[in-house]
Amino acid sequence: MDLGRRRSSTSIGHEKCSFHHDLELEHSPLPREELIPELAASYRSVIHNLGEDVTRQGLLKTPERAAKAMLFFTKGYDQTIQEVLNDAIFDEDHDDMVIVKDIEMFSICEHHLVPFWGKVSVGYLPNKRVLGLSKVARIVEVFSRRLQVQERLTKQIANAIVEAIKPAGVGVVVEGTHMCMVMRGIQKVNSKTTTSTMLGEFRNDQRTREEFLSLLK
Ligand SMILES: Nc1nc2c(ncn2[C@@H]2O[C@H](COP(=O)(O)OP(=O)(O)OP(=O)(O)O)[C@@H](O)[C@H]2O)c(=O)[nH]1
Ligand SMILES: [Zn+2]
Repeated sequence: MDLGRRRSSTSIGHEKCSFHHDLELEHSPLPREELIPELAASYRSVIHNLGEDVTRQGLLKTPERAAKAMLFFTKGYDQTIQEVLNDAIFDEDHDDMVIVKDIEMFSICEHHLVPFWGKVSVGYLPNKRVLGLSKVARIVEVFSRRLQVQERLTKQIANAIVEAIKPAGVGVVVEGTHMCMVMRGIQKVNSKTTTSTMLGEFRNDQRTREEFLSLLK
């Protein structure tokens, strides 16, 4: 079975990250809190360039607050899958589908630096090994807390599960609302974007895929 072949409901012609890169994103050379002063200076400049008075009382601490907030929104850069899994991979003779659904997700659109959020559902067919259940949500956190596009986020989650437990198949469905489409631009308040990645039996076997999708309803 070729888990490397991917089926995705949206076509992506410009995938830049190799799987290895997905799991081993280079860390910033400094501990993240040491980035606060420079990030705060950048935010001070942004506020100033918006025509605001950076010395007025309400804005005095804003650059530093914004820097800390952005570091939180992107804390996934500081984590690796190996760390968050913490060896919570268990030998288990269970070969029926495992689904963790409606995992909340908050991310930052890499095109506009505004949030997108929604929910992630993950299913897999174990192959002698299962993941600690919370670890599925932790994998979602690692990849969503970065500058992202929804399609890449979806693939990275699926690939990480393949790498971790080599299951017979994985399906990931992400439903997202993008503030760049709500609060600006086309301003479509109710639009939602659904992306999916199906690997292994979820890709090759229609009944497996249908079972997964029907259990998500
Ligand atoms: N495929 C994909 N596109 C995204 C995502 N987030 C934002 N975008 C899109 O990125 C595109 C950027 O298009 P540009 O024309 O360069 O930027 P823009 O002028 O701000 O585009 P508009 O949003 O149409 O006003 C827009 O179509 C966004 O909707 C995402 O997660 N996936
Ligand atoms: Zn955007």
